[in-house]
Amino acid sequence: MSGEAVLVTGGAGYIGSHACKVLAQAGYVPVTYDSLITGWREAVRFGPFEEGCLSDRARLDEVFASHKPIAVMHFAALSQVGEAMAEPGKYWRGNVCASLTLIEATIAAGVRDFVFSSTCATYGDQDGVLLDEDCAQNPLNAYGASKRAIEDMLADFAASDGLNSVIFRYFNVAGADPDAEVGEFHRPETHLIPLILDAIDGKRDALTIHGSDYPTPDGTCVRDYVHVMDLVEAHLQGLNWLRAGHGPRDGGSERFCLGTGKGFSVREVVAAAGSVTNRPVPMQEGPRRGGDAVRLVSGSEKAGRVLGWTPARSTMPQMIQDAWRWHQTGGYDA
Ligand SMILES: NC(=O)c1ccc[n+]([C@@H]2O[C@H](COP(=O)([O-])OP(=O)(O)OC[C@H]3O[C@@H](n4cnc5c(N)ncnc54)[C@H](O)[C@@H]3O)[C@@H](O)[C@H]2O)c1
Ligand SMILES: O=c1ccn([C@@H]2O[C@H](COP(=O)(O)OP(=O)(O)O[C@H]3O[C@H](CO)[C@H](O)[C@H](O)[C@H]3O)[C@@H](O)[C@H]2O)c(=O)[nH]1
Repeated sequence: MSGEAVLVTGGAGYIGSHACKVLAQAGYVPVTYDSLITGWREAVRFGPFEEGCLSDRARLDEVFASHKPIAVMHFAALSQVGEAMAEPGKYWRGNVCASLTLIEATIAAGVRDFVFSSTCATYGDQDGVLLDEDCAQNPLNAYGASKRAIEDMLADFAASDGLNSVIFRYFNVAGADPDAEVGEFHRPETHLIPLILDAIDGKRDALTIHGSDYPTPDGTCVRDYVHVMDLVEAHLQGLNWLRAGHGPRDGGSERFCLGTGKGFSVREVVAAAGSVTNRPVPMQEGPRRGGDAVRLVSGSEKAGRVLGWTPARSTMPQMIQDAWRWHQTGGYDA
């Protein structure tokens, strides 16, 4: 492998593994740094693997010294809303304190370009507005709060140490690599589309709809879904934009929302999955899940305008089709 190295934290997870694939296709060497707390060794297929935790500064220093990455893509995080409601300390320690250690190690290694996974969960409920980079951030749970805190941290280190960052606030990520080499595989799974697919093929009894009395047209929550391949393409464009000197230089952070601007209710996603797979979806209605916002939909054109990003694969049937193809491989413990 002869390209320039990019340190990919969380490269053994869902989104990070897809990012490694596009980085490798673009000629970079994606070096996965991951503790495997929620990730999979088998997902690391496109570059070297370095096992380690973000909070282990000595291990990070060793990995920076041996691979000499030109940039960091930081995906590693805990990201379950329910768990964050029950155990907020885990999120402040595992996301905020651990990211501080990573950022300090990055700066000490002389690396200045940093791409960060943030989330629309930083916005909280905003009463039906389409969300963009200028909207206020009022997270409803410790997961969203931890991501907002890391965004603030990046701005502080931009001012003090000249760190240049691109912050992507993702809406709901879905789908899988169309070649099904990697895909979404969480244990336990909490995300809607893989849970629907589990219900369709009998891996669970039924999908439970978390709340059907929300103030939306059909009573269920609305989300904006973006294909994981489109999402990681934006990361590559963001990295190249930073490296070409078009982004912040000598310290700054630029934020981008990554969504399509189209909202789907839980019932609409269930119906689309039934029609793409041509199978019935066993389901039942249950109570609301704590920490859920009613509606999260992007109203931003900035990633398209500034980075030239076009979410070409992000239609609901395509996302479900690609997720279904991956699902049928059985995932990493098949
Ligand atoms: N999936 C979504 O819809 C979504 C939406 C918005 C933002 N995000 C963000 O995208 C990123 C990736 O999410 P994902 O769905 O791929 O999650 P994931 O759980 O599949 O991947 C996270 C990876 O990070 C690793 N990790 C976690 N803590 C670590 C630590 N302290 N040290 C080293 N490795 C650690 C895990 O082992 C795992 O491989 C996260 O930052 C998440 O908050 C995800
Ligand atoms: O069994 C389920 C699972 C989910 N849902 C509903 O489906 C929608 C989507 O839920 P997900 O758990 O798939 O995703 P979230 O909207 O909770 O996503 C949140 O967590 C993600 C990371 O896990 C991202 O960070 C994202 O930005 C953040 O809003 C929500 O209304 C949820 O209540 C159900 O009805 N039943």
